[in-house]
Amino acid sequence: MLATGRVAKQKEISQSTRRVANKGKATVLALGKAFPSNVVSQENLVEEYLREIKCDDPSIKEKLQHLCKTTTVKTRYTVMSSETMQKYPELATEGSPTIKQRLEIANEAVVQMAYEASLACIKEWGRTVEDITHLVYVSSSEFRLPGGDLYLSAQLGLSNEVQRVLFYFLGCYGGVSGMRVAKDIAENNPGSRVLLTTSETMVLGFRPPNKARPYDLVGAALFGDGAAALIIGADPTESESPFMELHYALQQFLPGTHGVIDGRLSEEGISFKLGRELPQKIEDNIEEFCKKLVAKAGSGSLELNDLFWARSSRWTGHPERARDETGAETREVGMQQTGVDGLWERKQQHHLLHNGQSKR
Ligand SMILES: CC(C)(COP(=O)(O)OP(=O)(O)OC[C@H]1O[C@@H](n2cnc3c(N)ncnc32)[C@H](O)[C@@H]1OP(=O)(O)O)[C@@H](O)C(=O)NCCC(=O)NCCSC(=O)/C=C/c1ccc(O)cc1
Repeated sequence: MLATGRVAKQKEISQSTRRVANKGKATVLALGKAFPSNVVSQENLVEEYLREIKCDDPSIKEKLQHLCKTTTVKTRYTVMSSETMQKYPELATEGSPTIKQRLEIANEAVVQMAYEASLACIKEWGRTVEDITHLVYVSSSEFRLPGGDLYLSAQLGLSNEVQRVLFYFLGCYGGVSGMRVAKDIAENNPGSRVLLTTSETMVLGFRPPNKARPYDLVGAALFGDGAAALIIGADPTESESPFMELHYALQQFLPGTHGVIDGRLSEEGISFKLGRELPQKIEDNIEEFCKKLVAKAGSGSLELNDLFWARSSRWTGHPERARDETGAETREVGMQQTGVDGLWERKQQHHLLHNGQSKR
């Protein structure tokens, strides 16, 4: 629905008021996504998860039910299914050394989702795989050498000279780091077209709930599996339809907070500790950070409510300014309509701000 709507709008716009992309600036040229086939409705999740994991503690059930309701997530897609549990019953046993089994499941599933998301993205882009010059591959759910970047390149039939970057184990900041690096590649290599793919499954972190680890329930209530892909490039050709410009990327760490999210790899898989104080730390710092970002973007007309982590130049409904090669403002480009995609982005932004995890 989303892709179809966007493509239709792109065609409509390119026939009338095609926006002039800023010269040399990275733009998003296409998007794709993919999910595993197992769909879990949030309403049934508690019963199914606790049954599979053989937990009948009423206080855990009650807390998980509460968390599942308040996350506002409706459905989730998971690689893990009842068939997986039948094949690998040891995954439900606390402390059992199962990293080998988990990687056996995850490595294959992660590349499969990355492949499907990339194919959807390339189809929307409309050019051929030979035109992809760089690949940025992001996952915290797969570990092997060679990495998923090579498996994906071979499966997609990319050139064997494609320039690859592999990001393993960045956790939740993997996707945005991938975008930042893809932007730099696109802007520093004229004519390049970067495929960015991120793919995750929670198979490595799946484990029975334990009262000593209440944060596990937050993960069980929030996290799902899936993949996303983008094509990023500067100076779009006539056949390409850019719909976002990656204007500026900023990163900042908060001193003394490195224990707030704690991820560890062990014989049992990955364990994530999500600090109770995490939402408050984000709330205390996000406004100042966003103000810095807006100031760096250098446009006095931008307000915080116009953006969060990305700004859609096509769908915001705000006048855009075009720039000539020296960066000087030249003229106002016609105002674009606010469409379904813009609203969807705004909803995503709202959800990211409030829950730290995007909603599907
Ligand atoms: C929507 C939540 C989950 C629930 O909100 P609520 O309904 O207002 O409920 P409470 O916050 O009051 O919490 C309900 C209960 O859960 C408990 N709880 C609540 N968070 C906690 C807690 N982190 N510890 C331990 N008890 C808690 C809380 O203490 C309370 O317990 P109790 O007083 O006994 O009823 C809200 O707490 C919330 O948004 N929390 C922050 C979410 C969060 O940490 N997001 C994850 C960021 S990290 C990330 O996204 C990683 C991505 C990733 C990417 C790739 C990978 O491969 C792997 C990972």
